[in-house]
Amino acid sequence: MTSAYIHIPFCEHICYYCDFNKVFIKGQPVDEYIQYLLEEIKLTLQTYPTSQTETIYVGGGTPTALSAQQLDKLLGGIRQLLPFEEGNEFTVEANPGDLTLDKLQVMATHGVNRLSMGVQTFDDRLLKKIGRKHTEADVFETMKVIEKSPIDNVSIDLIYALPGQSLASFTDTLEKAIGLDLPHYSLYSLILENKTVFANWARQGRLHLPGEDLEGDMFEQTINFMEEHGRRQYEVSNFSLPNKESQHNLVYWNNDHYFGFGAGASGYLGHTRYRNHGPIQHYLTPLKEGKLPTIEKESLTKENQMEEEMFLGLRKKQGVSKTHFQEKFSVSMEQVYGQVIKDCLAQDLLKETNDYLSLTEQGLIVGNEVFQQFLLDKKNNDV
Ligand SMILES: C[S@@+](CC[C@H](N)C(=O)[O-])C[C@H]1O[C@@H](n2cnc3c(N)ncnc32)[C@H](O)[C@@H]1O
Ligand SMILES: C[S@@+](CC[C@H](N)C(=O)[O-])C[C@H]1O[C@@H](n2cnc3c(N)ncnc32)[C@H](O)[C@@H]1O
Ligand code: SF4
Repeated sequence: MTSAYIHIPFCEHICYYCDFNKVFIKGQPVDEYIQYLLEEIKLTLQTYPTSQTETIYVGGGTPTALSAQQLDKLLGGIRQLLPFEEGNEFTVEANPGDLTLDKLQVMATHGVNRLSMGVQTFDDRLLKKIGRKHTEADVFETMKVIEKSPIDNVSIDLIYALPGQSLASFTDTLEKAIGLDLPHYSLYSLILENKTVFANWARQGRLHLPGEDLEGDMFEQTINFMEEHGRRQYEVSNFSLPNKESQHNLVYWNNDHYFGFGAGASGYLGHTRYRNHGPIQHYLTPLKEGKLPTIEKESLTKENQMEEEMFLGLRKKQGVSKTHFQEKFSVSMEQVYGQVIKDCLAQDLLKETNDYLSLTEQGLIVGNEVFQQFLLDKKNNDV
């Protein structure tokens, strides 16, 4: 089974920290984009037919920057083209402030049953500083509108370690977030990305980020706070009530297959990872000639696939199943990674529980260092 990610690269404003594929919406060929996005889906399905789409995720950019009419065309088209069982997870990303009841109704009509909202922080001063256009009050207003709609599976994204953010300000954000009593929360630490306003400020010495210690404290506080409030950490940055884990994101961490539709979207089909052209015109041109807008294709070797199974799977609290590994690759995890696992167990970075290998609390904190050890050096491994 295959999932589908669909990218809408338009935003009402550009945040100072964001490096995702997006452009300011004004003057952009939005209707044409929707038309050719649906063409891309049609063309792709001719080559890679699928009998069922496990999950659908419409992200961005800002999908809710589209009008209700444009959303109707997009979501209606998606449902017409992709075989999808009503009730499976169908997420749309939303920005507080531009989610109206008519847009929500359009979404619900087409089977959307989950919203992921970018709140980032509840501190108005910080919101302004990071280039957001909404306020704390807008978040509560938007929540009231959502309550009037049939969609009740809502998640919010928060970012911590923001410039000038104190632990007290972050605690206040956590309390306000949990006050909304949502089934799912994503908490990301700020990543300083190249080519953003923040990167520019950093070069000029004008960006004052919390140090590593404070960032570590915020991560630890997040985990404790969320667990105390019944939101289990099921992945490094994600917390949910039981059975409310994001099924779409689990597809990524389980190293399963997905289509990537839209400008800059990536997909994983068969043994191939691919990515589409990012700039809108580069994406549209091949489609206008009846061709797919793929820019990059990488065929993964068995070693690559095993590495990814480990990097991605270890992000999950549950970890990676040894039986599944053996079934998928016809070789045991011990045969491939015996020494690395032994070393990490001895350093208390990994633990074994029945069939699963997972990060310990300490391993979670230094996650990337652990993941790197699972890179296969062909000279030393004979698989
Ligand atoms: C690409 S945005 C799309 C959703 C929507 N446009 C929004 O802003 O809410 C998805 C999420 O990525 C996270 N994000 C974006 N840039 C980030 C960065 N530099 N560091 C950490 N998280 C980031 C934010 O939490 C954001 O909500
Ligand atoms: C940072 S995550 C936020 C997920 C959210 N917290 C949730 O629980 O649903 C989502 C962002 O990652 C990016 N993204 C996800 N899947 C993608 C794909 N297949 N291709 C390109 N970008 C993708 C998009 O920019 C999207 O806005
Ligand atoms: S964070 Fe969201 S709204 Fe802000 S620029 Fe990125 S995609 Fe657009």
